[in-house]
Amino acid sequence: MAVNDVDREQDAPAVTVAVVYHSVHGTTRVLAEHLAAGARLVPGARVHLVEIRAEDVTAGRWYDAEVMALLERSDAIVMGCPTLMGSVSAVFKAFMEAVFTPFVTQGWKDKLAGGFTMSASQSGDKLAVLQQLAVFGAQLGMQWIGVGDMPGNNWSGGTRDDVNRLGSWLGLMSQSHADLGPEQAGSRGDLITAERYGERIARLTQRWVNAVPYETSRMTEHEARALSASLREAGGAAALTGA
Ligand SMILES: Cc1cc2nc3c(=O)[nH]c(=O)nc-3n(C[C@H](O)[C@H](O)[C@H](O)COP(=O)(O)O)c2cc1C
Repeated sequence: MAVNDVDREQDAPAVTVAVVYHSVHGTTRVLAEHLAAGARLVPGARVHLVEIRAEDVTAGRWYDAEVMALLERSDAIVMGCPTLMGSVSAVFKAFMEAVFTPFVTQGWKDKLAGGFTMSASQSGDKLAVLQQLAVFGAQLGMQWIGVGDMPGNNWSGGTRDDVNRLGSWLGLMSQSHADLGPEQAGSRGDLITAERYGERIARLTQRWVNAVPYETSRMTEHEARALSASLREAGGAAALTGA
């Protein structure tokens, strides 16, 4: 295993990671689920998948006391929504505006943060959404974690199955064809990247909260291509090592 010593990890203390997302048609939900699955690979990580629902928005204001209490006790909060009109979705923005109380109390200061977004176009202005999420985290005094994987699909042999095939580092980007449902969400490469990002965030949370040793996993471009090729063969979370 490229990151940390497995035996030492058996006694890993608990950390809480919340994956908070909004999804209209279900594709972003699939991304959130894979991110959570990656985080769950880390010993001691308690991972919560939290949906921000349109029905909890009244007159433009989102409110759910239970969700806010869960986020208050989370060590890391990973946020995601679809890119709609080049922006975070309206429902997720309503959630962001409801985080005003933690803003004024600095209640989320020094929690770890990350972000992800789904859209139909290859670009689709997804970067604007990740920037919105990162600025939101910064306003709350959170510590932002980027993707940390080499770009996939940058060369002639590249495919949609490659890790980080859209080449995004600020946060996770995924793309779903607009005529397909959640069962075809993203690409295999996007889902593997989501798992790797979730694992990376949970490991860094362990290091941040409990000083659990963390060995940075580094890859040359050549190694990254080999990883993508091997994942094409083996696939999925079982093939994860070293987020
Ligand atoms: C109102 C609306 C606006 C959209 N705007 C964008 C956009 O700016 N860029 C893009 O690439 N896709 C855009 N899309 C496509 C969605 O991002 C895409 O269908 C995504 O998979 C939806 O996520 P969900 O299944 O989690 O709801 C838009 C879709 C809708 C309905």
